[in-house]
Amino acid sequence: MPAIQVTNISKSYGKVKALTDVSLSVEEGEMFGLIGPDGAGKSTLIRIITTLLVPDNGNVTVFGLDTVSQYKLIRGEIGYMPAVFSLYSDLTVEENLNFFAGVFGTTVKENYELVKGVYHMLEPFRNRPAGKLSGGMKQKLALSCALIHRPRVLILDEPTTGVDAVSRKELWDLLHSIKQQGITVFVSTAYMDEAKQCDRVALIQKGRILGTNTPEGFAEMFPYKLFSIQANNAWSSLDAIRNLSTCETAYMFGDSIHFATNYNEESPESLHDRLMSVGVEANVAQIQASIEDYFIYQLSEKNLVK
Ligand SMILES: Nc1ncnc2c1ncn2[C@@H]1O[C@H](COP(=O)(O)OP(=O)(O)OP(=O)(O)O)[C@@H](O)[C@H]1O
Repeated sequence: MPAIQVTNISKSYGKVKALTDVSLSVEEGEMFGLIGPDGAGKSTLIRIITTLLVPDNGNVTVFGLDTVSQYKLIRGEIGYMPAVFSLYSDLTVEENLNFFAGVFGTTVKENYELVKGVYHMLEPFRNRPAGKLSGGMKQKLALSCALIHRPRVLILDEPTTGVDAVSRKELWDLLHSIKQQGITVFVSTAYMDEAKQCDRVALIQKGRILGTNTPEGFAEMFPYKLFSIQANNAWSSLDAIRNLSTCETAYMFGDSIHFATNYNEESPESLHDRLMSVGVEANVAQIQASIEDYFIYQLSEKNLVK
């Protein structure tokens, strides 16, 4: 039985179609990523899975339980960390944790082992009101509260948005250790580079799932031969590069340019010469596409960034 089964879900807010015919399946024990840009429909789908919103069409089950007719049973199985801070600001760290444990009929002591990894970083502040914590600490408290009833699946809505690089890494390390304890993790993000942290990923855009695959599987679906171009004046060279006859698409990738071509004969040498002919001096290497290259290809309006 899958941990989460989403079948043909649609949801509109008035005239805005937030989700159209969305289906996906999450296996028990996996780290599953829902990746897509702002407004793609990630929060709407998560609110439906967590029983907080009812879909217009389709159905969702969590461990075989229906999110509409069996929502009360599901809530005990799910740990949910919403995108916005949703704890009691006036309660202290300890009081918040005790409160959430109490709601689920358990105690902090009973499940301390599970939250220990996150909570020990918070312990020095346990008497501080949650509203007075730093952003990173608020998030760790929210994660502790989402875990305190030992859920079978942990669902996080964009936990790394606006979070600095160190805290992002810390959070992903925590999610991996939570997965190690047998808890299924479902996490949404707008950051494409986080896809590699997941066992499988669904790519969502404009309310539709464009595909579900492993990060490696997505990378293999990139349809072009790919080159990395290192030039001093990369940004200002981009237009000239895009106008080269063999260019299918070219885009900035970190501080280099990724150049994709349909021309099978293209080699680092031939591309280097082509660049020289338009006055661009650069180092060129052929590279393997990553999942980010595939996403950029898929998410660009007409499948071409050009
Ligand atoms: N309560 C609402 N009323 C009207 N439209 C809404 C509402 N909530 C979301 N939407 C719209 O539905 C679409 C999907 O929004 P959703 O919040 O699910 O996307 P998202 O991928 O989570 O993006 P973000 O990261 O910006 O929240 C967007 O066009 C959004 O403007």
